[in-house]
Amino acid sequence: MSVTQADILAAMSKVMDPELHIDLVKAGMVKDIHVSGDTAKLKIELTTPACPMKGKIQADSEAALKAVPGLKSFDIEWGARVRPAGGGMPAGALLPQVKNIILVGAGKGGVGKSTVALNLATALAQHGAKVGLLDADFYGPSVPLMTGLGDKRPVSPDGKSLNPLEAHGLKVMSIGFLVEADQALIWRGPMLHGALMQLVRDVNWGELDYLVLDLPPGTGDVALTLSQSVRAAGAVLVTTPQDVALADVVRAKQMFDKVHIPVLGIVENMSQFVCPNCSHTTAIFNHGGGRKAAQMFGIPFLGEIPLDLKVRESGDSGVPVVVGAKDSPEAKAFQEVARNVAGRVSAQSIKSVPLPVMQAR
Ligand SMILES: Nc1ncnc2c1ncn2[C@@H]1O[C@H](COP(=O)(O)OP(=O)(O)OP(=O)(O)O)[C@@H](O)[C@H]1O
Repeated sequence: MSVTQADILAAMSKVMDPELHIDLVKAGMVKDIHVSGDTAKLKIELTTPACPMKGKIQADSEAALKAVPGLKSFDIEWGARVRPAGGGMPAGALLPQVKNIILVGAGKGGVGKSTVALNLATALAQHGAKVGLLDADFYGPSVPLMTGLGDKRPVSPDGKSLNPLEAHGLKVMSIGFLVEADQALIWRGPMLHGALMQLVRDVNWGELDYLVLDLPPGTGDVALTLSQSVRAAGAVLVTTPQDVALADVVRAKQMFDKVHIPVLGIVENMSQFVCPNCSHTTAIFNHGGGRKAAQMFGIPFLGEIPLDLKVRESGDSGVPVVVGAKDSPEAKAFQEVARNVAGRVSAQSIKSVPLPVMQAR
């Protein structure tokens, strides 16, 4: 009995993407099926190179193909193509080459929003995605220090636009490259709007799979401006575990709801302290509040980042912990958050984009 392309498609249509809750054929992920006698070749194109479910999808695909009667061997080529979230269009007319904008916000300052934004962006780039990081934290831009770009200044090739700087595989732009630290503090309303739009619009980002945007804490001004000008894939909310910080998360969630930006999930930062000498765990700021808040809102919990000296030191030294100590538990926690965020962004894109489904010939 010879195997047909339809047999392969039928087998693959039984494999579910556990994150997207849709089978691989309907998700348009199965490509280029070639059958020759009792062997088959095909391509599976994941929706992000940082796919959190890659291992499971691989195992399930192989099991499904092994069950095809008459198929003796197969070869799967694995690839990834990030899709734009929201209506099948990239991040709006303003940024036609940017597929997904991910906002990183927090209800209050100092919870580690910039640290999460930088490590999230870097971890996505480590997976092979094209990533930009835009530091729009007008009231305390920390990305210049945290990326090691410090006093460097972006150049303009034409007197109108700016080239982003580059660090750790990221394209980077920060309000901190452009104005003195205390200058932006007084901006409100139209001035803030103008500066933000310049940062978004007048930077030569080129093609990006993800633009991670570090928002100022608490304020609705920037989120409002953004929601009116670009279409974000969603927002990641960063919190520390204790109740005071969580009350701010509730406010932040309400703010994003108001401006119709979907919240992708919650990250709990400074989660627990694990003593490097005796491995004893201390919940300095309590533990588990982020997960509780996620449950309360019915949104995903994206992961928890331990409180650790390495994270602080890496921020000060300009080398993110996912680069400088990539096998540490803290780096692994950030990598998990990045995979979960990429998974949620893919889920947004699958929700809104008509899928190119392969048909058997
Ligand atoms: N998990 C962690 N363990 C140890 N230190 C951390 C951790 N996360 C962040 N920090 C440190 O806490 C400080 C504040 O972090 P960060 O600047 O990322 O916070 P933020 O929420 O962006 O602050 P701001 O409100 O000023 O923008 C930094 O010194 C950073 O290195």
